[in-house]
Amino acid sequence: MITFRDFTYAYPTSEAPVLRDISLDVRPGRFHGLIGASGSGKSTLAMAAAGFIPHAQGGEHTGSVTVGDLVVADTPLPELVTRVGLVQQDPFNQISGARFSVREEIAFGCENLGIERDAMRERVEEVMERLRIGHLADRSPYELSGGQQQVVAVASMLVMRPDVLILDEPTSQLDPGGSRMVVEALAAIRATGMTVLLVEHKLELLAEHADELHVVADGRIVAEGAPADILTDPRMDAWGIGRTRFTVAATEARRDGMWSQERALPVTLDGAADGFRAAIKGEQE
Ligand SMILES: Nc1ncnc2c1ncn2[C@@H]1O[C@H](COP(=O)(O)OP(=O)(O)OP(=O)(O)O)[C@@H](O)[C@H]1O
Repeated sequence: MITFRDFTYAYPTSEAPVLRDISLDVRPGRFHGLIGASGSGKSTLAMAAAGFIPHAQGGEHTGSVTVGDLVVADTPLPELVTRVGLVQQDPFNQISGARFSVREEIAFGCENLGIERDAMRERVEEVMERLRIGHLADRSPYELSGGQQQVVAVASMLVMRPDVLILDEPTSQLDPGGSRMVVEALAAIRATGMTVLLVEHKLELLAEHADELHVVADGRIVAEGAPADILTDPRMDAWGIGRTRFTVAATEARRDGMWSQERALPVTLDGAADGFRAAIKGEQE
């Protein structure tokens, strides 16, 4: 679906490339997570996948990024938005400023695509229902909470029916309540089988939802695989990423002889609960 091949990129003001030899496959129907230390290149990669790089940012690149049969560098942004939707960190900055209600705000992208009125209304209602924001339809986008605004930003992308939805740390500027709203929206999107690429520091969120993780370190993809394998990889600290609370707790328990060497370290609450249950049962026997 999205394919990077030997993609190297430098911003106009960069002294050295910030992405190097990236080869990556975002596959249909899969939920991909992108992790890495701050400044490793995740947002740059997300922008390259959505075409903001090179179209909006300029810079120098070698190698290629393709979305389906389109070569990103050769495809104008207005054509790419129907294939790849990008939701960024700051919900406020994503409001168009051109529309007075949430319903109109969500329709805005479709209007620009010239979609016929009835079809557009249908799409807007459908996406509001799927993300459970129908009750916000007549409110001003500016009156909403950060979490609500971010879900509206997601809806504004989904309404254009892209093949892939990319989200760059969509909860990083939200309070816990706002984050929960966005996470619920993500779960609803995942349930539809949509292809997703999520840039995220919250490892537990990825452990719960992602099919596959890609680790970025110093502009390169240094590891890829299932969340259970990547999030317990001994190199996680060296990559500057850290671990889930569940992995940390089980690692300490293992040091104290309470978590068996044979049992894999957990990355989810269920995995941790199972392991600790087994350990307690073992003690009682
Ligand atoms: N517009 C820009 N011009 C020049 N350099 C940039 C630009 N944006 C980012 N960079 C640099 O590119 C590198 C990668 O940045 P990027 O924002 O992609 O990292 P990141 O992994 O998303 O970080 P974070 O987790 O903090 O968001 C960093 O060294 C950053 O300073």
